[in-house]
Formats: sequence, structure tokens, C-alpha cells
Amino acid sequence: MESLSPAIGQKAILPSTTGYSDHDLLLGPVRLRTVRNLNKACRRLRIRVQTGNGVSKNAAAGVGIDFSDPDWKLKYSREFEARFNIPHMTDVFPDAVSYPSTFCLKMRTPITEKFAEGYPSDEKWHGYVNNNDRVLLKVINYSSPSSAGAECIDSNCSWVEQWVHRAGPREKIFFKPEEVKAAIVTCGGLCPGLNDVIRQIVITLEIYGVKKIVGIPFGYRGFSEKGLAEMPLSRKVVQNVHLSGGSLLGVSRGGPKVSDIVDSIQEGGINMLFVLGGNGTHAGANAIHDECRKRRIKAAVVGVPKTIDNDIMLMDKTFGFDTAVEEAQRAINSAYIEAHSAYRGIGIVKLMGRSSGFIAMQASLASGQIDICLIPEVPFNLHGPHGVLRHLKYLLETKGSAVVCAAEGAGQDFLEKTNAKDASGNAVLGDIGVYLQQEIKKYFKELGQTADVKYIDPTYMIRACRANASDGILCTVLGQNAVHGAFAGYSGITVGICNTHYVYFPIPEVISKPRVVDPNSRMWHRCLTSTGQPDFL
Ligand SMILES: Nc1ncnc2c1ncn2[C@@H]1O[C@H](COP(=O)(O)OP(=O)(O)O)[C@@H](O)[C@H]1O
Ligand SMILES: O=P(O)(O)OC[C@H]1O[C@](O)(COP(=O)(O)O)[C@@H](O)[C@@H]1O
Ligand SMILES: [Mg+2]
Repeated sequence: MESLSPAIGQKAILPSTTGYSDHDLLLGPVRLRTVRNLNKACRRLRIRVQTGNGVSKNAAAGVGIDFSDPDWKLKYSREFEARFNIPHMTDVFPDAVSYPSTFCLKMRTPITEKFAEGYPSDEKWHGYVNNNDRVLLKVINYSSPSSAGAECIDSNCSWVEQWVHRAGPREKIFFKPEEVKAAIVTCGGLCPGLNDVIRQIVITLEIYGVKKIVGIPFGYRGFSEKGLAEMPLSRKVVQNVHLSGGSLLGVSRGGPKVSDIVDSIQEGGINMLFVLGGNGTHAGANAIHDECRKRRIKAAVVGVPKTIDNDIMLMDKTFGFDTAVEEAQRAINSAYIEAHSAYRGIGIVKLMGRSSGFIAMQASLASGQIDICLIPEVPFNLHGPHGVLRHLKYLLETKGSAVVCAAEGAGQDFLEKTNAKDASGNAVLGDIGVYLQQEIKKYFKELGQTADVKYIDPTYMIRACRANASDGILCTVLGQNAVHGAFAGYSGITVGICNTHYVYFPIPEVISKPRVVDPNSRMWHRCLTSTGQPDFL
């Protein structure tokens, strides 16, 4: 490893291989020879090393801005507003006609069948969201770029307001309910809460007065594969679907070209499409939205982000994540019991998380039973004086047992690369859990010491289950807001929760890159505090 021995008061530039890069750190009176020592020193000096992740974020945020311009903040805010503008039907059809909303909870019974005489409205009802309502995207005013997790635009970390669009029902709608044919599709892997979202979309569409609602079977494939017919949906059909996990409609990876999907949309007369899926699905949804615009189809394409990995940018969390973390507790607790009851027992639990370690981090934090948490975002050594194996030896000597929680994507550098891809083009990863189990057994065998290693892989169990109560509520609000967004004439948008408020984002902003755990974040530091694990570097 590169040796670091800068003088006191000098700036240290760390090698990029450490996972920390390009940051400036004023050093105190500590001789620093390795990154490990530097990390220790940082803790002693109570200063934090800015991660590569955080710095690149900071640098990216301020790119192209002339900070000497006294109006730079105003200009930045304007550019931000333009970036987060949500596409509307009137962008393409300036003469599109709007109608008073049929979503008025004061006029629910009886639900009007015909709207020829005009739509019911109640002037006294103040349940609508104004198109100009906004929600603050960032709520922390960082006083310094060295504050944990600081996301700064300029070198002073100046406060600049960043607003995004508030979700909810609008007073004017751009679709006549009797002319709507709405379709719902669920793509990618399973996620707790898919049925809850489907249910809420159907129920809300019916409240608006929509009669033609269909489900597209088995993801985007349902648009093209022969023999897969649309599934008629109604409140009656979806009434109890949230009581079980999975997707009523089925899911799939891979599928037809975007142009074929749009052909199918056109042929089927679909003018509202609700797309439930992760980053891949949203890339598809945005492409469908673009293609619809190109063909001048008056359709609304609205996404609802679905991923237990929680790897979608800008939102507090995605639905299903909390449930997955909760389900993971059972596997962790079993691993703990096995390890704790065995003579020199070691439990390993592998949890989903292809490129983001949120499930492993939160599940470790929640359980309080994990000694070592390994995630894709934080490199680690297995062997050597500071490796995971040496620490396990220490744990067996001091505690008598140990439990490791590894995210699926952690430590992939140790495994042979196959370049295999799934039908959607996602990399198929090697099994880090099996590898850890083998290496741990080998290590203790070579030492001539006992280690009773148990590996638990609950992979599909944490997502093939019913949503818990908090996810159920999140699904409800997201599903309803997806329908409100479509009726309001927006398209190419997705719904999310942001600082506890519900918002609409333009799709490209949330899929520009996967959301990952920031190793400089307070949450990762809290996880390290809880497990007590060293840096493994
Ligand atoms: N860049 C893309 N453009 C269009 N469609 C995509 C794109 N990436 C993935 N898809 C499609 O989206 C669907 C789900 O993608 P996948 O990556 O499997 O799951 P997720 O949406 O959960 O990330 C698949 O049918 C896949 O073909
Ligand atoms: O075996 P499958 O169905 O491809 O799913 C496994 C993948 O599901 C995930 O939870 C993510 O799924 P999505 O892409 O659907 O969000 C990954 O962490 C994991 O690799
Ligand atoms: Mg994905």
C-alpha cells in the first residue's frame, strides 16, 4: 500500500485504490503511514475523511458555474427548476383541453356514470394541490464541505434552495374518465407491496370514473408475447390482493423493443400507463414516454419506483425496502442463534443488494446482532493483518462467536468474473456468501482451530412476502399519486417520497445513476459504531 507521510498542516491526497480519492485534508500532529492509520487518526482528531463518493458529488454539483457572478444562486435555482420540470401534455399539445377534476371526495356518491352535463365539482373542497406547490429536495444547510455527507455547490457550501414538484390531485384534469383506458405493468424482480400499489391505482382510477382498466401480464413481455392477454381490473378484482405478496400481474426481465411496446399501446388504445419497476423499468418507461410524444399519442406514462435494494436516487426510500429489512431480521436472528449456540460458531447471512448495500446496512443496524457488515460500496481485505478473517479470529477469542452480514454485491473482486448477464442486461454476480464460508473454513483449518460456520441465504424470502404496515401506507400514497399525476396531464414522471412529502420527479433525474450507500454518511458510520468492526484495509 502506498505510504502517506505528509507534514503537519499539509494536505493529504489519498490513493484512489483506497476508495477515498481527491480530497484535501489538513493533517494534525500524527504521522500517517497508511490509510488505516489515517482513518484511525481521523477518528482521534474527530475529523472526517471525505469520500470519493461525496467529493465527486460536490464537484459535479458545481460544474460550469461562475461563482464570481453575484447572481449565480439565482441562475443555479433556475437551471434546477428547468431540470426538475415535469413534462406535461401541453408541452406537445398546447391546445389540450382541461376539465374540472372528477376526483372530489365530497361528491363521491353516487359515482357519476356520464359526464355529458359537465363534471361534478365542489368549490368549497380544498383538496387539490396547486401546480406551483413545491417540496424542498435538500433540507440540511451544511456549514462546511467537511460535514458528514455534505453535498455542496460552491466551496463555502452556500445554501441554495432546490425545489421539486409536489404530488397530489389537481383541480383541472386533462383526460375525460370515460375516454381513458388505463394499463398497469409490473417489471423486474419482485418487491413487497406491488399488489398494494396495483390495488390503489385501480381504486383511485375508479374514483375518477375510469371504467377501462387492464393489467399487462408478466412485465414488458406482456406487450408482445402471444398468448399473454390483458387482465381486466376493477375494485372487485383487486380488493384483497394486498393480502399476499408477489404481483397479481406477474413480473419478468427482458422483453420487447420500445417501438413494439408503443405499437401495442397504440393498438390497444391505452392512454394511461402505470409502470411499476426499478431503474431498468424506468429507463423503459421514459423511452415509451418519448416514443409516444414522437408519435403524438396523447398518453400519460407514470412510474412508481419499485426496488427492495432502495437504489433509486433522490427519494427517502422505495416501497418494499422496509419490509425486506424486517424479513431479513429472521435470517440474522437464526444465524445469531446458530453461531451463539455452537462452539466457536460463525454465522453468515447474505442479503440482496446488487450494487447498493442499503438492505445489509439497515438490517445489520436493526438487528444489533451483526459483528461484520460487508457492502459493495466499501472495499475490504479478507486476508492479512487487517482482514476480515483476522478479525473473526479475534471475535472467536473474545466473544466466542460472530455473525457476518454480506450484501450480494460485496467483495465481487474476490470472485471470478463470468460476464454473464440476465435477460435485462444486469450482471449476474458470484455468490459472496459461499466464498466467505469456504475461505473462513479454510483459514481456521490452516490455523488448526475449530470454527463452526453456518451460512444462511434468505435471498428470495425477503422480497417474496407481503408488505408490512409502513410499506403498505407508502404504496397507498404512491399508487394514488401516480393516478393524480396522469390525470393532471403529466407524463414521463415518477412518484416518490422526499423529506416525508410526496413528489413528482422527471424520470431521467432518478435513474441517472444508482443510489448507493455513501461510506461517509452518518448512517454507515452508525452501522460501524454498532457492529464495532474495523476498516479491513
Ligand atoms: N435501458 C433500458 N431501456 C429500456 N428498457 C429497459 C432498459 N433497461 C431495462 N429495461 C427493461 O426494464 C425491465 C426491467 O428491468 P430490470 O433491470 O430487470 O429490473 P428493474 O426495473 O427492477 O431494474 C425489463 O423488461 C428490461 O428489458
Ligand atoms: O434473481 P432475480 O429475480 O434476477 O433477482 C435478484 C436481484 O433482485 C434485486 O433485489 C434487484 O432487483 P430489481 O432489479 O428488480 O430491483 C437484486 O439485488 C438482485 O440481484
Ligand atoms: Mg435494477
